[in-house]
Amino acid sequence: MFTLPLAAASLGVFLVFQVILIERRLATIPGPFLAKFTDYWKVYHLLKGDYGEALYWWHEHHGPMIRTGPRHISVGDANEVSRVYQIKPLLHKGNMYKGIIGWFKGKNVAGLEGMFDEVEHANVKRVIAPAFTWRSVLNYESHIDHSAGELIQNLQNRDIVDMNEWLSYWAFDSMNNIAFSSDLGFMRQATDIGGTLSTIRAVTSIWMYIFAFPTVFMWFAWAASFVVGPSGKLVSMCLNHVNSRMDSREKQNQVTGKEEDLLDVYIKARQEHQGLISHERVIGMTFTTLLAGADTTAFNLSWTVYYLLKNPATLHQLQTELDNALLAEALSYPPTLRDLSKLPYLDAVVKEGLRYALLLQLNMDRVVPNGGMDICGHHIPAGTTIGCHARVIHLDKGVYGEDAQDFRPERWLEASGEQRKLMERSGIWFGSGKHTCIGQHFARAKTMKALAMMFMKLEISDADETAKMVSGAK
Ligand code: HEM
Repeated sequence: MFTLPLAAASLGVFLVFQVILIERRLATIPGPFLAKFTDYWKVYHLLKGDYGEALYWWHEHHGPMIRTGPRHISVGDANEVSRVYQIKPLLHKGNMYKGIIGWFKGKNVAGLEGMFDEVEHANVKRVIAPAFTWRSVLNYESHIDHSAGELIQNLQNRDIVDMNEWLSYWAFDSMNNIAFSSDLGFMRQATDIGGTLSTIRAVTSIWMYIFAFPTVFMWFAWAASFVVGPSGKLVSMCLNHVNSRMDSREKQNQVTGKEEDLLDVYIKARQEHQGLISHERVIGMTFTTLLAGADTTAFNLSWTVYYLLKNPATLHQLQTELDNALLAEALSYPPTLRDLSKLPYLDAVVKEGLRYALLLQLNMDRVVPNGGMDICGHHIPAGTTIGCHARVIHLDKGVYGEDAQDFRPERWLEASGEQRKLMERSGIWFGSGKHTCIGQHFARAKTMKALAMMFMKLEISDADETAKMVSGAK
């Protein structure tokens, strides 16, 4: 007779058999010895702050597949990026994303990046995506001009500036303008309003802890959301804007025909899809748009300016392109996005900045679906977490050339059409696949505009040539 102990024993044997099978499949993949049994190697390097460098070393010496934990594989072949982030069948987001879910009284109210339900994510993204196309970005050009103009004016009035700080002021004001048609006044007041940036930096400094122990942080944040309400200048500004705008739209019982800013887009989406987008979700999406859109753009532009200053020939080439375009009346001041899009060297500088800045310090993890999949000649069993790391992919010599370790925008101009497509397709600066950055056209537009206006109007040089930024490719 089939008894309970027998059933339990059979299940036990089955599970042990599965573990042995998976272990045998993953055992052929090289990696640190500890990674066979525990995630400690990864956690150790994440907390030490050199995970990207350590992983790059392993890939350089041991090939495109590295085992970083018992069920974690890092994929280092740029040609495989589109498969790791493929949509059919979809590879779901890995555990690491649990740490960035936004909670409100125990409810997940995160924006797209913190949504775990892939169907809900797809539906919400489909509804709001039209507001993020390049064509839509052109409608926000006056907002973008306004903030970039304010940045240039402020830089013009100062001899020595902390560029990182000013680019953060600019990025937050600019993102606020796009989201709410108004800003907090970082640049007007030349200060970190309400300690917003220092709070964000404090969170960023524990980022690696969050990603090292995502499940612990998720439960902690979930529990805290019952006792701690939304706080901080940025959050309260967000709440005020959303609540008062929603009230007035509801009183008018209408949505504007033409959206004025991203908040209008989100409110319209809620009114048209009540079951899909809750009031709290509108707040969550607005807040995370500010977070996802401001700091990333500031980080990327800071690195691009830094590399330009460290490579005077490249800077000279960019300045010559801008000067010649002005002389030929192909540019005005402020330059339009349409005119800037016709400048090949500027385009190459922006792309090289994205490739080289290495914003993401972790693998973007995905889980292998039922049936498993073949990657780089290995069969990876279902349930294994795989992911690509920006440092490994963006410095891949096979795709970006033998000098992939150097900041050299010319690579984008010299590449053949096919090669250029491969370089673009392999890059994960904006992610890849279903979760690709929705704000990438805003990021490109803002970066192009600020970069061009800076070097059209200002003579910028290094105040301290010995000073070095840390992280990044070099
Ligand atoms: C240079 C600037 C930027 C960089 C380098 C960047 C990078 C990224 C990356 C790598 C991802 C994918 C993350 C993953 O799959 O784990 C992402 C997602 C996202 N980004 Fe950006 N981003 C930038 C600017 C922006 C801007 C300006 C906005 C908003 C206007 C924005 C909003 C988002 C959102 C909402 C997601 C989640 C998308 C999804 O899950 O479907 N980002 N970004």
